[in-house]
Amino acid sequence: MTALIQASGLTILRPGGSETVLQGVDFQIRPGEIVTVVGPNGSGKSSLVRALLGHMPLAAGRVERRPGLRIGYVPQRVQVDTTIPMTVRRFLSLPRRVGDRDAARVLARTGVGGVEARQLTQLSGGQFQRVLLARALLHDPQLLVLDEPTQGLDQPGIVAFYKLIEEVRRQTGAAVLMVSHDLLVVMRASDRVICLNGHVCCEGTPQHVSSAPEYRALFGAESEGTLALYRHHHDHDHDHHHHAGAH
Ligand SMILES: Nc1ncnc2c1ncn2[C@@H]1O[C@H](COP(=O)(O)OP(=O)(O)OP(=O)(O)O)[C@@H](O)[C@H]1O
Repeated sequence: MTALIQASGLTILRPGGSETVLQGVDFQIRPGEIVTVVGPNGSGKSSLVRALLGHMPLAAGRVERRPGLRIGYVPQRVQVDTTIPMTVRRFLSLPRRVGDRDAARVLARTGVGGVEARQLTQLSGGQFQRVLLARALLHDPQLLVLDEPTQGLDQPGIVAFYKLIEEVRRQTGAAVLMVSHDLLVVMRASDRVICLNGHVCCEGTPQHVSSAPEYRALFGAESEGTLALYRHHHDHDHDHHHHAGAH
């Protein structure tokens, strides 16, 4: 199996109901790829990610993960109990203890070196996201899974975060699976985009998807702007190489 995760014919029902959340979804991610899942609210993006991780029962279809696959996961919502003091250093050792050197290494890699002694509650939104990413990198994952990692960040923070993701991929060779609403920036950082709306509407290179009629039908006027901006950036930015997807 060359893919890290391969899924076919995934069908997922709403928990406790009979409505389908996802219907007949095929998916795969290969080593070193950056794949982004976009789609409107409620289109099943988080459900797909949770099914790929094995956290969600399937009504039909199957998911195969490469045996022994190491995954670093940043979930959509991370609850931090603000009533319990918790330093960054302690947080990195949950649930598994890590050494000081490893903790320092991942914090430096995600651009927040030296914050070990800080309380989680004293970090800015951007710093907290970087600490979450650092924690996901601790055990040398072959695949990083990030569910809306830039929620709550401002535009410069979002751009900086995606630059960091590309850098992490370059340094570690890890594949990255992201869920996002930040269509423009995410597209620039992705090798392949999957547009979801209960099923796969379209997929392929960012440029292919942003000009696909299915994508435009879903995102309407916003997609026009996205495409124009994407082309603009693409024309003037030749240090990003978008590999052609399999489709
Ligand atoms: N625990 C749950 N109980 C009931 N319905 C759920 C549950 N989790 C998800 N759903 C439903 O499943 C559908 C897909 O949800 P999902 O979170 O996968 O979508 P999403 O694309 O990630 O949405 P968003 O962009 O808003 O995060 C939605 O209609 C949602 O209401």
